[in-house]
Amino acid sequence: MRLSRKVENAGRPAAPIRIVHIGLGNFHRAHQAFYTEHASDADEWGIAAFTGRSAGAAEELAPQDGLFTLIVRGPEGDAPEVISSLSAVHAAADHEAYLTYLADPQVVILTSTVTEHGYCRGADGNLDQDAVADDVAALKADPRQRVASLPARLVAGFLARRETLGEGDQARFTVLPCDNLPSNGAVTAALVRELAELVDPSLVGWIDAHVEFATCMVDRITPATTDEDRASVEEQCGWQDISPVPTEPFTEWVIEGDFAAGRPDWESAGVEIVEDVEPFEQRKLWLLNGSHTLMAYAGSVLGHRTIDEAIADERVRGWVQDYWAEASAHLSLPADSVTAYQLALLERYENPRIRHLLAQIAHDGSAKLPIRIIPTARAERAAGNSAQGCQRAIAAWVLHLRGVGAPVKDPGAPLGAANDKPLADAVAAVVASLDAELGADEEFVSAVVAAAEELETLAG
Ligand SMILES: NC(=O)c1ccc[n+]([C@@H]2O[C@H](COP(=O)([O-])OP(=O)(O)OC[C@H]3O[C@@H](n4cnc5c(N)ncnc54)[C@H](O)[C@@H]3O)[C@@H](O)[C@H]2O)c1
Ligand SMILES: O=P(O)(O)OC[C@@H](O)[C@@H](O)[C@H](O)[C@H](O)CO
Repeated sequence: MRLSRKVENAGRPAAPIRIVHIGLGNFHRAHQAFYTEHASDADEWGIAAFTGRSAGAAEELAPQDGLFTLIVRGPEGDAPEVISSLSAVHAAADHEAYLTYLADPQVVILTSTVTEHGYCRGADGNLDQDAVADDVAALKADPRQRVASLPARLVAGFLARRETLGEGDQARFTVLPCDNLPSNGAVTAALVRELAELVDPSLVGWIDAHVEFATCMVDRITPATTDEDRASVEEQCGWQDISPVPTEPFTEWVIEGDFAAGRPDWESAGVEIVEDVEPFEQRKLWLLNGSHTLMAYAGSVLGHRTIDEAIADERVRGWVQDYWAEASAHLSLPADSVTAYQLALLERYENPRIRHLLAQIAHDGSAKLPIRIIPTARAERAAGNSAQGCQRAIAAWVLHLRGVGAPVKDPGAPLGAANDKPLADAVAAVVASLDAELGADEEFVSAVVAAAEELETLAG
């Protein structure tokens, strides 16, 4: 029997749609959909979730009425639960449905998980205008034409909302990006304003008056689904679910935002609403995501395939700890809380039942290193330190770009800089492409070359 709302004791009736989500991947379902499911007012807050690009996830979930099994996977065993908060699922191509939701005064929040690349931010931090050129042309020709990028989908939605709801409180709306990007709200706001300026400058003032861009730190390690996960749901729950989501027991969501148009009672599900999210964001991005990035490249050079395998290797664990010592020195949180966070991370990484593939984490390094590793490298150099932990992460990335370890899946990868030249020259070119100041720091570059040479001798 296939999981659906008709299966007895599996899920609640669909709640009215008041949230739209873009990027129907595993993380959204383990995190924002989970918190909305557990909010005290869950019956009032349904989500209409759209895929980021291809229709796959919507096609899998539609026959299940949006229901899926979240497999909360602790070291000792699984705790499966049905999540019912997706009231509707749509392919990205269902753009008319998206515009209809955005023009509905009951719909007041849009969340997104489209990866770091999905925001179309160029290396200079501004909108990558080449990446959105087709979308801009389409919106200028017809504001209801289908567009692909997240910033353009937001602008299209706001044009539709303004057209239907005009000015005033009924048009108020909150965007809450949930990707691993520092200051994700402010960054998205700037990109959307830039795109609106290109399409219809009069929309910028409307956005400023009606749309809030909240910022948040999100955390829950959520790997991709495997056939074993599907089989284990059938065995443990008795229903067929072709799209279950495995995740870890730990979960955290810290949000900075006013939500003038309303939001679910997420605090009742464990969400923290704070005045300033930045310290939480830096702690998570630098310690968790930074060490993930280090392990994805350096661990796979040694022949490891998953985080739990990598962290069990004393060499990798030592590299992670070197890197943590550097990153932690630049966090503003109390030292004992940072130490406790590191210990908790080690336990999470050691969970042998979360098979988090290094190859998955290795995707899109060109968008990740600049926000996960480079801030610490720069701060350490400014403090007169060597930044050895960061050097190792960068060195391992250069090897990855040269075909060692996990395969490259990264449209922004500086493959030209990294290849067809001796290792030392490749390191210099890649470091310069990451950060001009570090690229001009000869001592730093020589140390990265030495780290890359050492790692190369260890390649498994
Ligand atoms: N998986 C995790 O452990 C985790 C934890 C915290 C945060 N996140 C954030 O969530 C994001 C997605 O992770 P996931 O596990 O859901 O991955 P996933 O592969 O399951 O889903 C990725 C989603 O992003 C969409 N997407 C990818 N590139 C896009 C683009 N250029 N434009 C529009 N949509 C695009 C895809 O269509 C899909 O819906 C991560 O990149 C990260 O920023 C993930
Ligand atoms: O999801 P990405 O690709 O941004 O990064 C890979 C991992 O570092 C990330 O997914 C972590 O598991 C996650 O951020 C934990 O909350």
